[in-house]
Amino acid sequence: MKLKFTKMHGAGNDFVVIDAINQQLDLGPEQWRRLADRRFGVGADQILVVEKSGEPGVDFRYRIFNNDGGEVEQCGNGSRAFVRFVFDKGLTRERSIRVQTMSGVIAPRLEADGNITVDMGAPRLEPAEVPFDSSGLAGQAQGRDTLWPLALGADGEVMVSVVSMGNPHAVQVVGDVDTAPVAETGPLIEHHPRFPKRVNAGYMQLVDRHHIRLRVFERGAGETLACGTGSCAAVVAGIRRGLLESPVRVSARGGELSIAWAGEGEPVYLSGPAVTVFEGEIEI
Ligand SMILES: N[C@@H](CCC[C@H](N)C(=O)O)C(=O)O
Repeated sequence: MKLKFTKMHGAGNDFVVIDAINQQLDLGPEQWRRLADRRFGVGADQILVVEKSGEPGVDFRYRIFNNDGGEVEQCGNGSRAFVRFVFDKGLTRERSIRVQTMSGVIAPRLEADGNITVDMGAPRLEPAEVPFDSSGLAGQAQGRDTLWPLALGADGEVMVSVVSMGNPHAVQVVGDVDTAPVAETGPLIEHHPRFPKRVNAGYMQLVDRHHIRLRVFERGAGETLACGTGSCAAVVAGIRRGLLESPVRVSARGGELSIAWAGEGEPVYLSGPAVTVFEGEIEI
């Protein structure tokens, strides 16, 4: 079958976006993988699928597939691309929409300056909600957060905060993101047995109380140039640890994001760009 798609990115985190309202889709993990493959397909960190929502008061349903073909709960940068896509394609005239994801409803808003702000919902902070198996571990309190030791075999031990933004994150503070061992320890953290659903591994460098530099080794995609939910998780962890104050500028390798969080029980707001790169059609 021939499939129409749009290639987009948000701060360098790149997507293939597919309108499943106006074309029929019946694809499996092998086809998602091929679409996302940078040599045999279009190439993307994630595939985003736009569907109608069946829920009252919710405009669309948003499905997310990682580069490895696995379906996942949430994608922050993708949610900005999503609202840009549905607005530009005339699928809605609303600049503020409500979108059903696997992990709940998010509310993105297209601003007058073209930037997009997304209400990502409140973070979930109990280890079991991430999910993270903390049984038998001695956590170390820092501010309102708990740091958990993760044994990485020959690569030693790292202390991480665990946060769910609908999807799982393990965040550590490093002295310098440029020299952080992301390629070496990222896969070990992603597949660590204490995370039964695997995890996105964040490495954050504190610049000042309102600015961090961040790299994320994403579950199912490897290191990406930016991660929206990873940015939310890092800022939530930093604020809870008493290291950061809202709002926080996040410098990723692919661009800048901004995160605001008023604290426990409150939603996290993610702002940043979403850009269309090209349109195409592929035999799949
Ligand atoms: N790039 C994303 C996150 C995509 C999903 C993630 N790899 C996972 O498996 O949870 C973002 O911008 O949030």
